[in-house]
Amino acid sequence: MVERRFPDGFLWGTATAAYQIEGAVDEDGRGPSIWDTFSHTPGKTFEGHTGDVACDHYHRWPEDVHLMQQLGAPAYRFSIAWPRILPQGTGQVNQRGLDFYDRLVDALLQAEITPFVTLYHWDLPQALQDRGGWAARETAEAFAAYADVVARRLGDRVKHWITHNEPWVVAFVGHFLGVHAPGIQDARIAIQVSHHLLLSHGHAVPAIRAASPDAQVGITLNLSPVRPATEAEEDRLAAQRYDGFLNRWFLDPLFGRGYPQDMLATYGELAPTAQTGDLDAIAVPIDFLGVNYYTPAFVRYDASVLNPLKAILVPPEELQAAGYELTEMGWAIVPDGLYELLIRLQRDFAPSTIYITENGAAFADQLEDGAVRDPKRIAFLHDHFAAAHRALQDGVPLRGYFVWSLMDNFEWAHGYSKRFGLIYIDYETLERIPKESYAWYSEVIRANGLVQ
Ligand SMILES: OC[C@H]1NNC[C@@H](O)[C@@H]1O
Ligand SMILES: [Ca+2]
Repeated sequence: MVERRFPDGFLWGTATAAYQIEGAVDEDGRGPSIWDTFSHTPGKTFEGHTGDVACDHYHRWPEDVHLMQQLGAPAYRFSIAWPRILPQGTGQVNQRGLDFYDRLVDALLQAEITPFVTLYHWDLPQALQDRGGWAARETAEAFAAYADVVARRLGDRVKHWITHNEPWVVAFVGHFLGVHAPGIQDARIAIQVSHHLLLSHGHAVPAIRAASPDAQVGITLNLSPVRPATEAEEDRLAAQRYDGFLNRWFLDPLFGRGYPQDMLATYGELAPTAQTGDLDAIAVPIDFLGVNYYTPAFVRYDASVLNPLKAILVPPEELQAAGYELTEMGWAIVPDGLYELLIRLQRDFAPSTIYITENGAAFADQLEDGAVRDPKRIAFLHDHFAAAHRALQDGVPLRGYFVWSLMDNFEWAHGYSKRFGLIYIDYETLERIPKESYAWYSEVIRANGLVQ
């Protein structure tokens, strides 16, 4: 019998993103994205992997929808490739790009699957990067125009819209660490990019609402509870700064409080250039907050002058030595971190609705005798679902949970070497092989809860 039942109508789902699964990068008028450029740049991705073919979802999407239907998940989160819609980023609309998503949406609705559409999941048209990319304010306007085009075509059937996926990753991994496209390493640019991403969100929301009646519009942030490595004052203060860097820098302006003062002070002359009205635009009310949770941030003080934050993450090997189990990404498995995060969000920001728009794990999945046994993923999901259930019982307005990911896919700089899927992809044949966790998740959805 079901011990931990979720509310009726709870939206169980799976999540993917265009560049990670579609392939067909030069088909039907698609223009190049910054991830085409980046992945084809020697040394940037694991063994030079690219998204040229990926899971070939662009051609195999009917089979993938069928697999979703068999799973029984009532929702599916996917992203739209801006370069398929506007190959030059602005101007000429590519109808064949819109047609692809139009057919996909119709198939999902036919399968009684609710589509959640992410408008930006990192594949900026290269033509816009050539004109400054997210470091240029004009790109924020281009994003709103792109959102308008898509919402006009799909807004009668798509009623759940996510403007951005993980703006922190786009800004800081793409423009400060340089490990993601466009591969820039500049703190000032990264901080300015974060402002333009938020601004583009603020301008896109009204455009979506105008074109998609009674739509629910939100944004997805990668958020983590931040834990000091020790109770030492310097570590606790470092953790506070890191919380500002990762979480509050985005949450505060989105929830109408402007940028956090402590972070503006920490950034000093690296602080972003904003114009009058920007913060009001960014604070446009949203219908839900999308939360991507994977692991907490364990932080210690760092004195190096190169680091304005003076805070660093505790490395994975130390976490492992401290007894944490890690995923293949080197991320500590801490289900309680999800509960802690949701309770904090409810306490400090009180979003009207929260969706977990991503949670999942990469493990060293092996195909043996045509099957993939992934007990670690089942345990991971079970424990995180249980944490979400506890948060629900404590009043968190959680309305859905999307497992990352439906299928193994292109894990950015790691290429295809990290497998997050409920479905195994044989990249030689592109065959889809449901893992044991797929059947287990199907049971959870059917029972709408955890049976033990
Ligand atoms: O690293 C796993 C996932 N994290 N959030 C963004 C997705 O694109 C990643 O694959
Ligand atoms: Ca082309």
